[in-house]
Amino acid sequence: MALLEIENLVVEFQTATGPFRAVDGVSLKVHESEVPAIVGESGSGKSVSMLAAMGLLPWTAKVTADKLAFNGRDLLKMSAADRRRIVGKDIAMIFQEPIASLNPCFTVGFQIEEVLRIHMGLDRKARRKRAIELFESVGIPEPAERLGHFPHQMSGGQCQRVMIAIALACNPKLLIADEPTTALDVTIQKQILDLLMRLQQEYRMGLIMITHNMGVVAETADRVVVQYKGRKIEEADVLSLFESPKSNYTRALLAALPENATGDRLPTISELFNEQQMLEGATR
Ligand SMILES: Nc1ncnc2c1ncn2[C@@H]1O[C@H](COP(=O)(O)OP(=O)(O)OP(=O)(O)O)[C@@H](O)[C@H]1O
Repeated sequence: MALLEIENLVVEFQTATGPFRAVDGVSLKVHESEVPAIVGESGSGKSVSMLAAMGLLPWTAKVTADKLAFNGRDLLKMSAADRRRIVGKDIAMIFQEPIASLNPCFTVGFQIEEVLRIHMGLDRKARRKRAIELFESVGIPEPAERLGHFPHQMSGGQCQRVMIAIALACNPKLLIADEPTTALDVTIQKQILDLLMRLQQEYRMGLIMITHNMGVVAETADRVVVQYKGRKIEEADVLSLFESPKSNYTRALLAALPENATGDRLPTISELFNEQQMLEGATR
């Protein structure tokens, strides 16, 4: 059975100028231990589709789907309380801006222990012990001391490690990483990606990598879903996608990689194909 099953997901926002369709018929299946990547340029609906699956969109979003299930359980039909039991425990998410994702008013220790209290029901002593173990497993030095620090006392890379530790606190079956390295400097990016991949194998988690960076895709994912303007236009295993992309849009994304540069400057996606041509070869 698939961990996450999404069929024909549509998300529409009510805006001042009328409804805006941010996700238009996206389908995705993720099994245990799989690492699919969702790629596409900014605004292609990558984050919104995953936030919809988590039930984390604001009330202005209208979410419909033929199927939206986790471990065979229908997420759309279950009560909000049941869904909260799954989200944050069996499905966890980490975001692009680690410092902004943490609450500046509480120590990082308090924030990880809250998750352990609410979802795992651990007492104070057990919470502290588990928090130290989790900080150790994500490579935070002097973990016991670090628990007393506030987010602003830590670097961006360390805050992302804290976010990862919080996400792992309840042994999730599925982790959604939304551009987890974009806000970090290059040397730290590689460390965080290596950490995520090590933990994915250790915990045998499904890991959805949301990214616009094809380099991150090549290093982490086994399968790729390409999104353009809210639509899935191609899905393939990583090698096939890099070797023989089907849609013009995927070709344009790959042509924009620095290592594929042939002239003095890289082409922009819209220079290569117009909007109609972009969808040629697209499969849904
Ligand atoms: N609350 C909202 N109200 C209205 N429109 C929204 C809302 N949230 C997102 N959108 C719009 O939905 C579209 C998809 O956004 P989304 O954040 O999923 O893109 P993305 O592919 O993840 O891009 P990025 O890589 O920049 O995060 C965008 O046009 C965005 O402006």
